[in-house]
Amino acid sequence: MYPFNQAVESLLEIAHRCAQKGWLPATSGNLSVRLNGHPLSMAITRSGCDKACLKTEDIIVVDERMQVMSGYAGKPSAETSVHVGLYEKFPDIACILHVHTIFNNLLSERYFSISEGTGHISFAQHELLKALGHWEEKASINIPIVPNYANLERLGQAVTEAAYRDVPGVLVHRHGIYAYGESPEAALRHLEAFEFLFEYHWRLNQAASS
Ligand SMILES: CSC[C@@H](O)[C@@H](O)C(=O)COP(=O)(O)O
Ligand SMILES: [Zn+2]
Repeated sequence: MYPFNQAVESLLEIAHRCAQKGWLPATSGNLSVRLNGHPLSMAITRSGCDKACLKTEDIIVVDERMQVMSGYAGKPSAETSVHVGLYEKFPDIACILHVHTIFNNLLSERYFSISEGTGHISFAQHELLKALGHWEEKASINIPIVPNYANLERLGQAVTEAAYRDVPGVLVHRHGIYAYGESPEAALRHLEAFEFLFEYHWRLNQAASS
């Protein structure tokens, strides 16, 4: 649970850091911080704004029905349903970060079966799994990949159903990743670890096949 001013400060800092890495191209991405648990409210980015130069006025507050709360104006992220679903499923998470990157898109393509409408990518025994909370000796994780439904209610349901609490991210086919954590710092750490693993995996496979 975070006060609005602190949520804004974290979101601006995270957006700046992600933008420097090229993870928020062409106004893509949406970011949120939970303000309250019961009833749910969150600070979330405005739909369509350029998150690469996110400003305080681009962050608005919505409730669990995705209604903008009084005192705030504008249209919340088109993908607010995904944020609502994840916050409701995992009461202890406080931040959700959605970005579109080249490597998360490449792997969402490589490990998704269009005919089956599902997929996952596995990582095992890699040091950076510790940044995702997996300190065990022979750690392994599966990151789920869901279809990129045009119906955003359905997308929200698909991401929420596929999400595990101990693997803090879900890929969306040819779209991007939703990463989450118990604080803004944890969500960013998870996002950076996922993106490191994706790039590493892609480059390793490229090197092996050349
Ligand atoms: C501009 S393409 C990306 C959008 O379609 C969407 O996937 C996205 O990430 C941003 O949507 P937004 O409504 O601004 O939160
Ligand atoms: Zn998106």
